[in-house]
Amino acid sequence: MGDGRGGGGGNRPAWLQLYDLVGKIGEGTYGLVFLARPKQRKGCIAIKKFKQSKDGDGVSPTAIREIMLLREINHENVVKLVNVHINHADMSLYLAFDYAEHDLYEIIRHHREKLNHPINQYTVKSLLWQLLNGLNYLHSNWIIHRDLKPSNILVMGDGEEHGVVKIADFGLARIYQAPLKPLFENGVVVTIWYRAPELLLGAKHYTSAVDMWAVGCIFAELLTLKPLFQGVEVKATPNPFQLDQLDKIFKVLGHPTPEKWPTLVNLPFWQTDLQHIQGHKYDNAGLHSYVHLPQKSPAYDLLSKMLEYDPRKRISAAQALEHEYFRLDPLPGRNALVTSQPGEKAVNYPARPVDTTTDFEGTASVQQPMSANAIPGGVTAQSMAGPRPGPRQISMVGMQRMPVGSMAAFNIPSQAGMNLNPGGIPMQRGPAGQAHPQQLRRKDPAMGMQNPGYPQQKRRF
Ligand SMILES: Nc1ncnc2c1ncn2[C@@H]1O[C@H](COP(=O)(O)OP(=O)(O)OP(=O)(O)O)[C@@H](O)[C@H]1O
Repeated sequence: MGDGRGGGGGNRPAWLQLYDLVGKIGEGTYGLVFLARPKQRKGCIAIKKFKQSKDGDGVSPTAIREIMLLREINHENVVKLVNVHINHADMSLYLAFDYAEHDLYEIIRHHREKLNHPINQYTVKSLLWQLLNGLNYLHSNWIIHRDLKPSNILVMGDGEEHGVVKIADFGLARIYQAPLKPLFENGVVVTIWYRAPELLLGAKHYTSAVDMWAVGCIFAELLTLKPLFQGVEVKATPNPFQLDQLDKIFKVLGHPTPEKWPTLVNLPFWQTDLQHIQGHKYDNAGLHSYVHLPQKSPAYDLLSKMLEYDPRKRISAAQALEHEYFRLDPLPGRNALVTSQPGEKAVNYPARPVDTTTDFEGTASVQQPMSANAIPGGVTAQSMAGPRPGPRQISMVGMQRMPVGSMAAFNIPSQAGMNLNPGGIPMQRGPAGQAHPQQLRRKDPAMGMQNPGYPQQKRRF
């Protein structure tokens, strides 16, 4: 097998020929994300191309082991890994996931910037319930997400699964880094706005409670359309002290105390930064005033339990699913994007912007970038998407919104490669709820509740 550079289509690795590449849909910590259409089945997939690991040693056995574990994950509210490919030429790794048209980042942004209108209660509740349902499954299988944020919570577009939430990006930190590496040494974990206080204070060990803090932040953002704790990140490694983020949290929730959070005194930054952290006392400004919820409402009760300082007292996903909030009208449903009130107009969320100028290498331009004027409606993806929070901003100039069905296949540059699933056959996955092999590694007695199913109505108001 040649390296295929400059060669014709015959030199392409078999796996590339399984897809028609539509374009780039995003870029994250781990690499680029592409939209593609498998030639042999209906629907679209998102292909995540991983950057070379820092030490340049290609795909490690550890990464392969982690991928094998991800293949077993099977739950309606967790995005499916459908294929895995490795390029021999540069040892880059490509993971193919089911494609979701929307994500919470875009849904929230659409309401804030375009509709200027809150997300309806039914949609908020359904999105939150499904997020918790997927998270409960992951936690029950000993997987902590560690990077939950609105752009990682996907929502399916038109089709049989319309409005179904899918958690994406779980387990990727463990593919990219050695498993069980202390979080402290791992520079790629949890975007700062959703980061739990124990991590901000330097905890070296994390539990599934870090994900529940992030869910609390996302719940508040769904209600108000604004990130709850928008700290300014200090960039440095390893794990810099994020004073501004803590400051934002303390201003809303008040100052944590060792009485309410006994293990606080053991956290490194609580000990070392006496002046800022222990010396400065914040008044409790009141979470309810930020999220505009009555203090006695079930929604406020659930939110404050998710934003509990002490991770050992923080509500778990399994407990949250049982909360009264989900038993009251409007009950959560499977299609979060339908209306719940007669006469209410369903929101038409925009399709994901696609940069059709980027090939699988993520560098070469396979066609002239389109100017804003050349794009129907004259809108660039930049103006549609806006900058995303977090470590990087995506340059999407020239991206356009166009129906997937109208896009032509790209002339993907040849790459020598191999396929972990050479026939492109959808992978076998274990049944939902089945014990994950990682369960053998660690035990967490708080976890393990079964998926409770959609809640039954308790009472109507
Ligand atoms: N399966 C998928 N279907 C559709 N879009 C996806 C899928 N997976 C990821 N995306 C989108 O691709 C974009 C980039 O995703 P990615 O996970 O690489 O980065 P991120 O979550 O934005 O940031 P980071 O990786 O730094 O945490 C996001 O907009 C995300 O919503």
